[in-house]
Amino acid sequence: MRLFTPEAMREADRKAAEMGYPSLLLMEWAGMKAARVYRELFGHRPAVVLAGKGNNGGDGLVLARHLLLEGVAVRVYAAEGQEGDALLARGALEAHGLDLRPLEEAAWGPGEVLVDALFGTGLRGPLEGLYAGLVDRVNASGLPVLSLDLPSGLPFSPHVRATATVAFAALKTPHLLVREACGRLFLAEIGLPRHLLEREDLPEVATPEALLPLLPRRPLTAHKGSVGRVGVLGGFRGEGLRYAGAPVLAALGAYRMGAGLVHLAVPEGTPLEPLEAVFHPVPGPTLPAMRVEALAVGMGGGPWGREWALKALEAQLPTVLDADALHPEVLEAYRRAGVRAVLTPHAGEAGRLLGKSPEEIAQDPLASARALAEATGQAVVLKGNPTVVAEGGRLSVNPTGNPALATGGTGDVLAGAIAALLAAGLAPFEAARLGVYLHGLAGDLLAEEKGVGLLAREVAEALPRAREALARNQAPLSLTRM
Ligand SMILES: NC(=O)C1=CN([C@@H]2O[C@H](COP(=O)(O)OP(=O)(O)OC[C@H]3O[C@@H](n4cnc5c(N)ncnc54)[C@H](O)[C@@H]3O)[C@@H](O)[C@H]2O)[C@H](O)CC1
Ligand SMILES: [K+]
Repeated sequence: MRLFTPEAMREADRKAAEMGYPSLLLMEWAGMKAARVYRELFGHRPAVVLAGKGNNGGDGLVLARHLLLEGVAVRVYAAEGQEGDALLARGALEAHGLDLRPLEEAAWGPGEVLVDALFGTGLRGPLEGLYAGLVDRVNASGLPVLSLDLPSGLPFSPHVRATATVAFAALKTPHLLVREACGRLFLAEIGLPRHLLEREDLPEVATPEALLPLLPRRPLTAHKGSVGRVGVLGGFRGEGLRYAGAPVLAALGAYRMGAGLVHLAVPEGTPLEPLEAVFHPVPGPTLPAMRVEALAVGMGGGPWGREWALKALEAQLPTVLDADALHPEVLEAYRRAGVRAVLTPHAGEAGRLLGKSPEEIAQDPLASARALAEATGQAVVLKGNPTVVAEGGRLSVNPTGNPALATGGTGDVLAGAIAALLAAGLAPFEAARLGVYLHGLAGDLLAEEKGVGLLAREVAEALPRAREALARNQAPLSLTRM
């Protein structure tokens, strides 16, 4: 599934019209599907529809007509000046005897549900005046809000903060980049010819359907040497500092993702954990002899991180470079040696590598991940909300994960988990996408149970459950299709 920009979506609508598909049909389906979501979420609660003058408003007028026919009390406040399909939708609604009131008079009360059909993909800049005021009032109302296509105002501020959003035809960038504004996400098919949605030039959304086939299968004859062995090089002692936990968490991430064996190279004197690992206590950043298929390097490595990554190069194995291994000299050396790596920076680390501030990186995570992948020739996992995976011309946006994952050590678990998938034979881009998805899903399953206050090791422990949920096709979709 592709992630559309608002422009790409409008282009698809236009092409459908050129091919003879009546745009009024799209609007009818959009409004009808949105009415279905409304009824599913809110039953017969009275609706207050706020309709702009464009086609997003038109969708709202269609929804109002369907709700009316289903016996839901509806009040509509609409902007003046509809044209084209939206004008037809207005006429169809008025034919049912409903009087539209001016948007300036918009008012609501307890027990009502607001339908936000002010603006969709046609918004050109931040809302001001009447509309900005209306959005503020909607957000302050305390009432449930159903946004049609996009919470109005996105991608700018102010914007509506919706309880639920029905996206039409495809997800658009703001749905994943400003996910918290959308509430529960629904994706409604509105009849657009399928081929118009197959745009290989657009970023992918990491959906369960796309990831399921990547999940390594375990044959009955499997043994610990056949399902992928991982070497973890990390930790650091010195200047009174110890980072003993990071490599342990990476080892747990690798085991819980299904690694057969994890070798752990750590500074002499660090506690030997987890018990299941094979230990290589080392006096300094060296590459001990170990039979593994992939490496994870840099977790808690401090000043050892860079050297450790350079030593690891000798193994010529696919390698996850995390945290302290993310150094320009390291990346240049890997590129020259032609060794495939997955880089797992957060915005701060990516910013250091690209000469930008963390804020600039987070502003456009898609472009940032792509730029780092291009500059290094490697697969990049840019961690954040959302996490973006990039390699070559490919981009994938991850829909799982939640703020409960923002806690020390979850990144180490992720690095180990991705290394396990590399060791199982997945290509870097696929290992990164699947690892990020399952790690986020593990966090979602845990957050549902426990809320905030997770420990990174619990995220590792939940990885098998996330894997099972995906394998059984029960990954709770953060997205409901209509
Ligand atoms: N995806 C589909 O196939 C379909 C989508 N539909 C819906 O149509 C909207 C897009 O409609 P469009 O008319 O292009 O734009 P909007 O309704 O979002 O708004 C346009 C309206 O707003 C004015 N405007 C633009 N910027 C501003 C601003 N900053 N302040 C004030 N006013 C502004 C502009 O001049 C226009 O008048 C899409 O999201 C779907 O909901 C179809 O109904 C079905 C097919
Ligand atoms: K809207």
